[in-house]
Amino acid sequence: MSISLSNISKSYKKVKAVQDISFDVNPGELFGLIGPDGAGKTTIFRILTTLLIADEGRATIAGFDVVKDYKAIRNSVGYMPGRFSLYQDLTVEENLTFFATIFGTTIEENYDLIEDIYVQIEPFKNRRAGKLSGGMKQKLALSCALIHKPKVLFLDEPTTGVDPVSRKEFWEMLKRLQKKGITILVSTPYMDEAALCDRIALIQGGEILEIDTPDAIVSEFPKTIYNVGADNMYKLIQSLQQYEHVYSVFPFGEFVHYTDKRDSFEMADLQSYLEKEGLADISIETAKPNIEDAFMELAR
Ligand SMILES: Nc1ncnc2c1ncn2[C@@H]1O[C@H](COP(=O)(O)OP(=O)(O)OP(=O)(O)O)[C@@H](O)[C@H]1O
Repeated sequence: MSISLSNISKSYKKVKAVQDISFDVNPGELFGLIGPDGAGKTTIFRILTTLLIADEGRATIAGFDVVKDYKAIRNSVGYMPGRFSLYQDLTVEENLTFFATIFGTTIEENYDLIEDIYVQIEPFKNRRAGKLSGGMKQKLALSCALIHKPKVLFLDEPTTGVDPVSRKEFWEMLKRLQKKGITILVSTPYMDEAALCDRIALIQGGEILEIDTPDAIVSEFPKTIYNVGADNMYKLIQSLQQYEHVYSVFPFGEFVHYTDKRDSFEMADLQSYLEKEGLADISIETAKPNIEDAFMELAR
């Protein structure tokens, strides 16, 4: 099933949450909405899941209009909201039974779709959802969003607040669901997860900066990136920002991603400048750009 948005805008009083957004998700695609907090991702999800009406524009799921045909859409989509999707006072099993019941189905009927995920939390089926770890809550919420066998899955920041191992497992699960023919729209503020999607839309301040495959977005990065390291990170960032030829400086793990304004950049020039600034253990080497670099460049 495909998803299509054309010229969607939505404001909350004076706040323009999304502005003139258009994109299509192909049937069976794993599509990512990538952007920082407040970019407008949740607003887009709420419009597509028929919980919020856009001020302008049109959106369809498998050809069904999100306003006119909301009933048809609600039966065929699964939605895992960022927060508060579970009933904290109900047990694991009660939550799942509840979601199955409201869609007129049973856990047994669609168990094959959730089995991979649910077996991991089944030993805790009598535990209240409020007492689960972040990773377990996430698995239960995903099971609840899948229990009526949706054709399209909407996942709003499913890995926020989840440990790295569970995050990795979660993305492996998404790939398996995709192989079963489910179209997936997922949002994340984590740029490393963007690379796992078929295509991504980079979004900021309610506007789309770019839509393409992760590889294409990275390959369009216009500059050479240097990984710069030194003994004092704080001082290194300050010094790089003050360098007369600086184009951009972003901290990246234990290094700083630096780009230079000049075409004829000499590492030795930068090295001697940083030495004069009193830094030691300086290292400068070229690095491959990643989605985060591309995002920062497009957001400039
Ligand atoms: N009910 C509301 N009333 C007023 N402003 C709102 C409301 N909901 C969202 N906003 C504002 O609209 C903008 C977009 O919010 P939205 O929740 O869609 O972004 P997001 O990318 O999902 O970010 P987050 O991860 O922080 O939820 C933000 O500036 C937010 O403060």
